[in-house]
Amino acid sequence: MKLAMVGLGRMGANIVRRLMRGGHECVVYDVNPDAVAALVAEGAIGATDYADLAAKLDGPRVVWLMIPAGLTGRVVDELSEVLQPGDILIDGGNSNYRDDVRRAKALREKGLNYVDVGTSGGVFGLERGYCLMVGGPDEAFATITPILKTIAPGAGEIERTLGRTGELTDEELGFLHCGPSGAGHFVKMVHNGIEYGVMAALAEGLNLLENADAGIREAEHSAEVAPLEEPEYYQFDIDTPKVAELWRRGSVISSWLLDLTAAALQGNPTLDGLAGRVSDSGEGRWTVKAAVDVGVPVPVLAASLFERFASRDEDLYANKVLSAMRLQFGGHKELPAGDVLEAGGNKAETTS
Ligand SMILES: NC(=O)c1ccc[n+]([C@@H]2O[C@H](COP(=O)([O-])OP(=O)(O)OC[C@H]3O[C@@H](n4cnc5c(N)ncnc54)[C@H](O)[C@@H]3O)[C@@H](O)[C@H]2O)c1
Ligand SMILES: O=C(O)[C@H](O)[C@@H](O)[C@H](O)[C@H](O)COP(=O)(O)O
Repeated sequence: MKLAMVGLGRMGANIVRRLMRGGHECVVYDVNPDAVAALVAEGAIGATDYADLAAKLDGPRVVWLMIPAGLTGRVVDELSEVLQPGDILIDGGNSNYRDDVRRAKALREKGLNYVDVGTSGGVFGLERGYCLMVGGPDEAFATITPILKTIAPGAGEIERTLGRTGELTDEELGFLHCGPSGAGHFVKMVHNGIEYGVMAALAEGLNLLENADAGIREAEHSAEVAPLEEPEYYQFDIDTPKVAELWRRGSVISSWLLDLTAAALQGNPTLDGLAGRVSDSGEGRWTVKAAVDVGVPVPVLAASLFERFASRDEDLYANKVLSAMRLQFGGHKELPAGDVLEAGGNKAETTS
């Protein structure tokens, strides 16, 4: 098939490469001309603007957006000016499913088909393939199925689920028509909410391992911190990177996220250069909001989202209020500034 890709960053460029490897013809556009030139050198057809891009496609045109979600609305509006009724606009970025519902309706009035494709796989997708969660009209899904098949991982070496027989289904190949407009990004949103929870669980567990030597460091305890009651049970100087590697092999919690964690710890066992201020780009917030809207409990996902906020000191004022209250009712002191509890340690100054 011939299609266009708008946005040739970490995701878009590799999706184009995977498509070209699969025999598809790609017209490419990015506001950064160097990104366009790099893919033209690899066989793509470069476009200089949206009108040029539309002119280089045959109808019904298929255009895939892989740009930061905050820019999608403007780009969809601009592209809709150069597309024709029957054309298909795909948003593969991490957009809020609510925007899809609204955009699909507005584009339908112009005769344009809008398809939301939640795309998972990150920078490894070129080789591993991308997991694709699709929302939109049936006919548009059918038209773009050949490109979804190429971008998706395929059956690969994953063992077939017990009880599944016959021809391989779409979901077994790594893509799924989840429902009407918005359904694809809704599924991707929940996927990312789960991603936060799994990541937080691994991070918390590894942190506990890092602190299993608290009994050895007991002498460093501050008078302001409750003493360790049974230091003899916390005498383990565990090699956390080795445990992460170990758990990849046959353990119940083996997973791709654990593989990536082990790789990170192998390359940088002390995690130098990371401040521990964890960003979020919105998916976790939308997941919690949707759960509140429909009255479904997601305590683990919510806690992992709030942990990210706390990691960026968004809890600082609350913690100051806590210290102020302790000082008020008991004259209790807090740990002196700059003498924080460090990973793998309970370092603290003695206060009077
Ligand atoms: N990086 C990931 O692991 C990942 C995974 C899944 C989904 N996503 C989503 O995919 C989208 C793209 O992510 P990315 O990591 O490739 O981002 P990126 O920042 O690496 O690339 C974005 C590209 O879009 C281009 N761009 C910006 N405005 C443009 C415009 N108006 N017209 C054309 N090009 C424009 C930029 O120049 C850049 O090359 C985002 O919505 C992101 O949330 C990212
Ligand atoms: O499935 C994926 O490939 C990832 O989830 C991907 O979409 C991206 O890396 C996250 O959106 C980062 O999200 P945060 O910035 O919110 O952690």
